[in-house]
Amino acid sequence: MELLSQMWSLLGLLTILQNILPSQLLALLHSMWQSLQDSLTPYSYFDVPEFLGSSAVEPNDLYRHVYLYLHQSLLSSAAASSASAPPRLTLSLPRGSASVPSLSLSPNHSLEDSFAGHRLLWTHHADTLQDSLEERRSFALRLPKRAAASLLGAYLSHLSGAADHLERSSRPRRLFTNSPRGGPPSWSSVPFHHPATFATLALEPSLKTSLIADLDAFAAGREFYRRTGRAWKRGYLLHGPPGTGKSSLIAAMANHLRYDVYDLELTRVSHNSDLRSLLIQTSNRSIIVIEDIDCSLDLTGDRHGTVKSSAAALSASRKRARNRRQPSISNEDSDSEDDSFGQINDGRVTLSGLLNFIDGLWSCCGEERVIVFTTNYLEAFDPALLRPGRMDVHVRLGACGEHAMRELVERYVGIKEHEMLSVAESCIRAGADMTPAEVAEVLLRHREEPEEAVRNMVRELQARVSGSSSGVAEEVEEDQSAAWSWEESPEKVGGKRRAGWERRVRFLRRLRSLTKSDSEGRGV
Ligand SMILES: Nc1ncnc2c1ncn2[C@@H]1O[C@H](COP(=O)(O)OP(=O)(O)OP(=O)(O)O)[C@@H](O)[C@H]1O
Repeated sequence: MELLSQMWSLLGLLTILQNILPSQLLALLHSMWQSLQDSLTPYSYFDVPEFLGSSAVEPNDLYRHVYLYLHQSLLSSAAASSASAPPRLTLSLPRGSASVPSLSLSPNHSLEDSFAGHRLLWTHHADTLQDSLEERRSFALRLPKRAAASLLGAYLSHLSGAADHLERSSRPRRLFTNSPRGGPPSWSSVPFHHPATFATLALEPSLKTSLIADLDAFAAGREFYRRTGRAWKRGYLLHGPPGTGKSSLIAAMANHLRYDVYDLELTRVSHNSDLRSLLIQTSNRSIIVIEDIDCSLDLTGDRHGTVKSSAAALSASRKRARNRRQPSISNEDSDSEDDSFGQINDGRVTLSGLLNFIDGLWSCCGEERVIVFTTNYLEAFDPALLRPGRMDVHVRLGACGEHAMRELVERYVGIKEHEMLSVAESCIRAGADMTPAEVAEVLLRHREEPEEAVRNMVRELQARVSGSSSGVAEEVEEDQSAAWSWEESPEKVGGKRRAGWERRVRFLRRLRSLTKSDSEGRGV
């Protein structure tokens, strides 16, 4: 009782002192007390407030990173039923969010972390401001004082890297398209859920590996692009006949990088200035796609005029565009298509406008952006558009190669090994041209009867071998304008060059005997 009464008197004395002492003196005493504490403690403390600035309105990116990092750590410690998991956590699911609830540290609770052999402690603070309902939130990091200087930089970059990865992999993505002509240039969007991934794409393994490595290096290249003074963007040109997987590859790239996709319909753009305006409305971490660019713009030269090539080239280009469209396209669309060519003829969207779009000053207004052009006709391109720095990577997608064929068969009908697959491979080696889309279609049609599906595919390939026997020597020009370029199944192209009539006749004879014995064996 005596002790209690003495403490009570001391508290009373402190209150009186607080009231009579000038505030400056109180502040001085407070800071002396803090310094004394700081000199005695073996730890250093770092505050990470949610907002920055004197009025605390500017969001602090580091706070978001810490939040995400701790969310991830909490999930793993909860999953492992770790003893170090804090006893109280906050669960939240923002309205309209389709994702799983997020887990965060409740105010004034702490979570331990370890890094480079040291134990660190994060505490979440939430203080209500006096005379206000507003809350100031912050995280405080406790580090061993001796190691703080060497530890802090490395730990924060580890934390930001992990948070960045989590942010990429969890954010919902969108597919944008530009608005029809007439109004102000803008984008509208829908959620992006395309099922194509590098795992589902049937590609030559070396092409797949190179593409993934290139994309990964690009996404992790912030420091490299900063050091070299280059805009953080990369251009891909995908060329090849219809149905060779250009659109599917774009979807796989977007899914791999977890980027938004901006599908730019050039025929809806009236002026170069609109092109620029659309560009600056795109977000970072996005893929900007211009499909079938040869059908939207004349790209054979003349950067300032719009149509340099002969009228025949333009009308061929138009015809190709029309042929490729489905008959169900409405009149409105076809009208606008005609109009759009008119617009291009008028000189409002020009090649030079497009070049500026790709690498002019305005193209640097964002970062981490991939630009993809697709075309069925590489010859239609102005070399200016192809030079490195604009289209860094050129990928030619061609007829289905042996590996891709096997992959498709396995994925579509579940057959890994079958004697007919060797026949199919021989056909492909002999120059049978079937696009992956065509192979997939044959397999899909008979997916309930896997054997029948494979036989049909082989029959189709055989027909292509006989049909393709005239045009053998297809020259492939070396492409020196790209950082790297890829010719699908180069061994197949080389084979084509060498194949002569004699070889082809020998092959057809062998093939006939093979398929004959196969039908006899099956009693067909
Ligand atoms: N390499 C591939 N692996 C798996 N499926 C493929 C591949 N290539 C094409 N396909 C299939 O073929 C269909 C058509 O492919 P896609 O639209 O990607 O071709 P494209 O080259 O973009 O054609 P276009 O030039 O006409 O736009 C898709 O549904 C896809 O499933």
